[in-house]
Parts: sequence; C-alpha cells; structure tokens
Amino acid sequence: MEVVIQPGSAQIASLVADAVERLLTETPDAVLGLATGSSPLAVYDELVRRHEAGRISFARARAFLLDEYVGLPADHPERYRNVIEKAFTGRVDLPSEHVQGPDGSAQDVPAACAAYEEAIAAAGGVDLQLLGIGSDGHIAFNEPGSSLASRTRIKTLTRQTRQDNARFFGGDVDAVPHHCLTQGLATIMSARHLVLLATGSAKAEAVHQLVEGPVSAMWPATVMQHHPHATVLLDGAAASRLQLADYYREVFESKPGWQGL
Ligand SMILES: N[C@@H]1[C@@H](O)[C@H](O)[C@@H](COP(=O)(O)O)O[C@@H]1O
Repeated sequence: MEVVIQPGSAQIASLVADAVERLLTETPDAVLGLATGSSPLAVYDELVRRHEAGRISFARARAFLLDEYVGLPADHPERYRNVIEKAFTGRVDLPSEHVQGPDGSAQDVPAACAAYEEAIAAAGGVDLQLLGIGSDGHIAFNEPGSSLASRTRIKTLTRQTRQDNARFFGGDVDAVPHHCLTQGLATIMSARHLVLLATGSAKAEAVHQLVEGPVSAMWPATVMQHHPHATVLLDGAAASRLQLADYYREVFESKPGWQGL
C-alpha cells in the first residue's frame, strides 16, 4: 500500500487527476469506479478543468458507482446517481448511458445486485476505483462486520454513518435511508487500482487502522492491505495518527517521477 501525505485537497486532487489522465491517455475506453461523498469532489473539479482545457476526454470511458441508497425517489437530489451526475459525469463528455450504479429502487434486490456484478464483469472490471472512507472505516457502504469476501448486496447503515451523512439531508438523521445497495469488499478488491482519499482529523483513526491496523472486518477498509496496487492519499490531519508518517513522506519524496501513483 502506498501512502501519500500532501498539504491539502488541491495537491491530492492534482495527483489523482494525473493518474486518471494517464489511464485515459493509454486506454480511452477505461472503466472508472466513482465514489460519492465529499472526499473526491476536488478530484472531480480538477478532472472537469482538464476536460475543459482539452486534456482529457471521457467519451469512450465507462463508470460504475460504488453504492446507492435504497428507496429514494428517482429525482431525489441525494440519490447517488444524481449526486455523481451533478458533481462530475454531467460536467464532462462521459455519456450518461456509460454510467451505472446499483438500482436502489429495484423490487428484486438480489437480482439487481447480481445484475450489477455482471455488468461490471462484462465491462472488463474497473481499472481505477476512487474511494473515500467513513469515520467507522467503511468503504463504499461496507459497514463494520462486512464480510471481506462480500459482493454487491443490501446493507443496513450504522447510526454513525447516518449521522455523518445527515448533513446532506438538511441535518435530519431521520431523513437518511436505513438501507443501501453497495459493492462488496471483494467487488472493490477486483478493481485493478484502488485510490482512496481522506482529509481531516475525523478520518485519522480510520486511516490509522486502514494503513497500520490488523486486517479485520471491524475496520472494513483494512482489506485493502491485501490489494497489490492500492494508493492512499491523505492530508496532514487525516495522517496525524500514523506511526510511520515520516517514512511514508520519505518514500514518496524519493519516488521516481516516471512511476506515477
Ligand atoms: N457511501 C459513502 C462512501 O463511499 C464515502 O466514502 C463516505 C465518506 O464520505 P465523505 O467523503 O463525505 O467523508 O461516505 C459515504 O458513506
């Protein structure tokens, strides 16, 4: 796992956009894994800037979302399909029919989850998966206790996650759905490159566990320690509990430029 500590979101966004630009230059029909939440927003803004400057085209790319709330109406602004369109995909030349997410309004939930797994596999798998991390260590919506071998399925959100996300629902925790459909940990682990972003001290303990803790379903993100190509980008606050922070800084500073993330 590569740990990259940067001064702030702007520097992190630039490095991640470099990785996406490089991928799309080499493979214009690459498959992107998109995350919602506030962590990737600076990355999306930077990708939009580069698209507007004529540096990146998403016209042939495809994208899959990590997760979706269950039961929100199709036009609800917090439905992740709508959130990602507003934050990113609707601002670039990525055709909307190339963007898929789990179907949170499906009547047959197991069938919808299986269909989503099949769609990702049929696209050849995800090349680069963006990830945030919950303060309880979840990735996508894989809450503590999630099977490390899990695939796309329905999950019940923890009180903590619903409280964390209440800010997107006018501060009303009761307005946050109890259920979601989420890619499983094994689904996420099938992506070829995992890129996790975390900023702020609220993430410091989860980041410490992710990078330096034992692999455990209690901190689901720790499964990433088993991934052969995982990059974790942090600001100083999110990195503040890392025991080997100085070493990670030294490794990144002495990294050959051609290597990229
Ligand atoms: N399902 C999303 C996750 O994919 C995201 O990583 C997490 C952190 O969000 P934020 O980046 O806003 O802190 O929030 C939600 O729970």
